[in-house]
Amino acid sequence: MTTIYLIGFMGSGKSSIGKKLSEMMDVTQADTDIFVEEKHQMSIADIFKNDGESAFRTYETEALKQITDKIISTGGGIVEKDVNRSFMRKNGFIIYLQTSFDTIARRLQNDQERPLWQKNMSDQKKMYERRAEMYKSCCDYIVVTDNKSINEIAKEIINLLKC
Ligand SMILES: Nc1ncnc2c1ncn2[C@@H]1O[C@H](COP(=O)(O)OP(=O)(O)OP(=O)(O)O)[C@@H](O)[C@H]1O
Ligand SMILES: O=C(O)C1=C[C@@H](O)[C@@H](O)[C@H](O)C1
Ligand SMILES: [Mg+2]
Repeated sequence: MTTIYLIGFMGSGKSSIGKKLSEMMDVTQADTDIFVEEKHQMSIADIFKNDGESAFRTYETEALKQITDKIISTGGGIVEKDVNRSFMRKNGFIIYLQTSFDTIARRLQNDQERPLWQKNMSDQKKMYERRAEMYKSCCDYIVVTDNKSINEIAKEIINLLKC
């Protein structure tokens, strides 16, 4: 089985759906965010505070190269670097979990863990729109997640992979 990369904005469900797919398909799954946190022994919020976003992006690229699992839940900003987009295109099948801004805002309304979500709504929206183009431009397939459960989305992906 080819490696599956899940990409999409913060809160689109990459981590949740990655875990669900791993259970349903009985294959291994990893999360670049968890890999970075474990390797650097710090939460993402602390990495942003202590080392800065640019260092975090370097750690994230290293994670992408080192992970060997079959399903990879990426961080929402993985597409910010050309080198990450090319790496994923070369090494696997990329699924973009596309979620409307309103749904994201609802899902993350009480979030305290994502440093880049702790901004004002207008900055969040601008980042959402800029990144939407990046996700679209590098993915192999788009799965819309609004109004679908994690279970339904995982099933949809499994059916897609059978084709
Ligand atoms: N389809 C869904 N329906 C309802 N809630 C969802 C759905 N997908 C994700 N969520 C919820 O949204 C929140 C964020 O999900 P998750 O952590 O999987 O997103 P993510 O894409 O991995 O975000 P990040 O890029 O920040 O890592 C969680 O509380 C999760 O339970
Ligand atoms: O969208 C982003 O840039 C981020 C998303 C999260 O997955 C984490 O990788 C981190 O909070 C940054
Ligand atoms: Mg995640």
